[in-house]
Amino acid sequence: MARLLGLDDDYIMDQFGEKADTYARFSYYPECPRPELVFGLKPHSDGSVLTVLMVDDTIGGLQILRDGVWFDVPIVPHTLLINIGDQTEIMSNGIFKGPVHRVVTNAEKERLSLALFYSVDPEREIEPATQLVDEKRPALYRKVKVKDYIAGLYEHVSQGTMVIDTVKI
Ligand SMILES: O=C(O)CCC(=O)C(=O)O
Ligand SMILES: [Fe+2]
Repeated sequence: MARLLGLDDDYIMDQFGEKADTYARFSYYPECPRPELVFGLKPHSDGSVLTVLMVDDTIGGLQILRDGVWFDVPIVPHTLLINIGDQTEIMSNGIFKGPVHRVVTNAEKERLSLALFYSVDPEREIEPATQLVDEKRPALYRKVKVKDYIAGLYEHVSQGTMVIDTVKI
């Protein structure tokens, strides 16, 4: 990914720091008698650098927002889904986007997923890589401490707002 951005190969790895964090979230979505009224997981982008997602291979539900339209993410058995998170969006100055996604519920079937979130050391600050900022493309995000960014995540998801918007310039 760093190479695609024209950065040193180790640029993103170096940002993680000595105390990079990994969180695992197991999600269980029970059958829901009124799927049209209840989300399994509200629309959000991940606050991570990257997320590795193992989704249930018997039942869909994950959807991704593109140009204002929600698309079903196809189930591909025995694969891991890699999602870009907001920390990469910030460091890449918006060249990589953390896609907005959600999980819809299902009336007949329960669903399981496991997400592993890889994050920069929470005590470190992140900002757009200086090599990706110039007059033509000014910094689109301000510098932010990772711990502060992550602290805002749940509140924003529950309010239906996007935490990434709070660091946009
Ligand atoms: O359950 C899923 O497929 C997605 C989970 C997810 O987006 C998350 O935990 O952030
Ligand atoms: Fe997510």
